[in-house]
Amino acid sequence: MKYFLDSAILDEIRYAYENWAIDGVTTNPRHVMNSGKPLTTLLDEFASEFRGVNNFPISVEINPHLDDAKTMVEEGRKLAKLSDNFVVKIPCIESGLIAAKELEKEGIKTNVTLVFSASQALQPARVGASFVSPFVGWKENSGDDTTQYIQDIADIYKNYKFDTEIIVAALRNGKQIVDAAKAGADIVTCGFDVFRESFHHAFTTYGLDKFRNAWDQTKTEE
Ligand SMILES: O=C(CO)[C@@H](O)[C@H](O)[C@H](O)[C@H](O)COP(=O)(O)O
Repeated sequence: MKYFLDSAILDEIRYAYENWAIDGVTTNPRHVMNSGKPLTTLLDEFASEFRGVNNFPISVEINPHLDDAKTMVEEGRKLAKLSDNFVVKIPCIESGLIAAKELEKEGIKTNVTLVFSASQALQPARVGASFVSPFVGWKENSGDDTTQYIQDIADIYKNYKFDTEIIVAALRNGKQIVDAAKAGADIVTCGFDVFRESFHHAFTTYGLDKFRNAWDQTKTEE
């Protein structure tokens, strides 16, 4: 399973790329706002940082106010021209799905986001979107099922041999990463702290402490 960093903070992305071997990045308008930089500046920075790096998709969301397919396609084409790494992120609404179909036909990769059900996940795959992003955290907050629906999407994609890769999004902890892996997700996208915490366990720290003590008290040759 691939790991994408869900962030628009270049220092975090650089760190995670160099040290954690992340496979890509997803951004959204909230991440862009939190970066404190204008979108155009960020796009220039991302494009130059990852120029020449192959197979490193960076999803960039189109203006969320757009709701007609033609304008979405125009904006998607502009984004795609800026970098070979950019993937056009489009909301899972009817016009977004029409735009995704057109962009993919032109060879521009899309990521259909804000997906909350298996029925919603079918159409992005049918129209050939490169990625689909079903959310977990928000659904779980409202008490909805999350593991079964990711499993269902993975099963349906297998049944029909869809090539669309499943990016499980809005994950809050290591358990949700494991659930996504068990369900057969292709990718999880997580914030910096969620990944970092998922690498740790209190018993590892406890055990390391014990082993360090033992190491220090072991007899050395006279
Ligand atoms: O859709 C994708 C990935 O394609 C994500 O960037 C997605 O927008 C984010 O994971 C969520 O918006 C994050 O939500 P939250 O954890 O900040 O509540």
